[in-house]
Amino acid sequence: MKTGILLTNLGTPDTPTKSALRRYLSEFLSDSRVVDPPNKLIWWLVLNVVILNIRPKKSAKIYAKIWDKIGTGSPLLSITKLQLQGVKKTLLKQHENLVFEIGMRYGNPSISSALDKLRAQGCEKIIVLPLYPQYSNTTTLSTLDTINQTLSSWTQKPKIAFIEYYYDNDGYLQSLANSVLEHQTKHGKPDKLMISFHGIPQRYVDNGDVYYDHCIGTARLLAKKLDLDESDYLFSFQSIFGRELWTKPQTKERLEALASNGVAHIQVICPGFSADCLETLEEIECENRDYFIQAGGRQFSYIPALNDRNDHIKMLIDLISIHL
Ligand SMILES: C=CC1=C(C)c2cc3[nH]c(cc4nc(cc5[nH]c(cc1n2)c(C)c5CCC(=O)O)C(CCC(=O)O)=C4C)c(C)c3C=C
Ligand SMILES: [Fe+2]
Ligand SMILES: [Fe+2]
Repeated sequence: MKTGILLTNLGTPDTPTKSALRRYLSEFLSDSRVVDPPNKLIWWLVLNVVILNIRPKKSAKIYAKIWDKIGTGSPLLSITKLQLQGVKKTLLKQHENLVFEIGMRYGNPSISSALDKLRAQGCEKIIVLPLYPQYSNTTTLSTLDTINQTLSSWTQKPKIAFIEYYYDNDGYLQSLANSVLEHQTKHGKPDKLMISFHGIPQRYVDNGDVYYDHCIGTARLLAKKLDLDESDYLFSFQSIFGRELWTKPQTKERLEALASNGVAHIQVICPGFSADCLETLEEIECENRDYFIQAGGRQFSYIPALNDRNDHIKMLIDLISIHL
């Protein structure tokens, strides 16, 4: 019997161009787990008449800045490939009959194409690891939706093991702590460590999305591992989209307030991103650095995502192995 290992992530445009961004954003922003509008018809009009005529050009320019920065093409896809290679190299030494694929929720390679490849290789069981440490309906559940949608047309269903989250996993927290300490041996200790997560609309949290609790859980557990006092670190949300109220506090506002209050040296870590991507390499390393420095801050550095660090690959293997 063959078992498939499927690593999934959010996905990325095929190229940093207006037309590719239009396709990617159209798929992304039509997902009702991501944008759950009070009025679907109005949202369809806003998306198709306004957003998809403005944002693709703007986003393409920002993607172009980070394209080829890590490997070739989109950093998110390049890093996910490295993560798969790392997991595959070790697991193939320990187990026979394993096959491996990557599936992206939006764009390519799609989750359904990855599942089809696993089926073609004769997998009777598939272990799905969405590379989102913190569970959210907008990301994790949306991934599960796509898997169920694909399987609904299959006549023979494989057994599915779906790893929902690992925000409190000790190996994950230890890898984050190791990455902070390694960064600090090179760049020194900051006045404050900022722990920043991608935001979601506050309404989703009010309606029961556990994402906020998972983020604060990771932040507190990481602070504990690093032996930090409450005053040594901050917790915030970045990547706000649209006009609705999103989870607070906002990374940008916190950085500006800190700089105005005389905090000179900041380090930022984004534990919700298992791989560096647009939201870390551009939004944090460029945009938010500028907000901090322009508000009077002196030293700003971004602590890279866990990417294909050995300790990260090992903890991913441990997570998968529970289901083997
Ligand atoms: C519109 C609402 C959005 C929600 C809700 C949302 C949640 C969410 N996203 C991530 C991870 C990533 N998001 C990325 C890019 C990105 N996110 C949104 C919007 C929402 N995200 C947009 C429109 C974009 C595209 C870029 C842009 O035009 O601004 C990425 C980067 C992908 C890449 O190719 O590098 C990641 C990763 C999480 C974890 C999350 C909720 C928990
Ligand atoms: Fe996002
Ligand atoms: Fe962003």
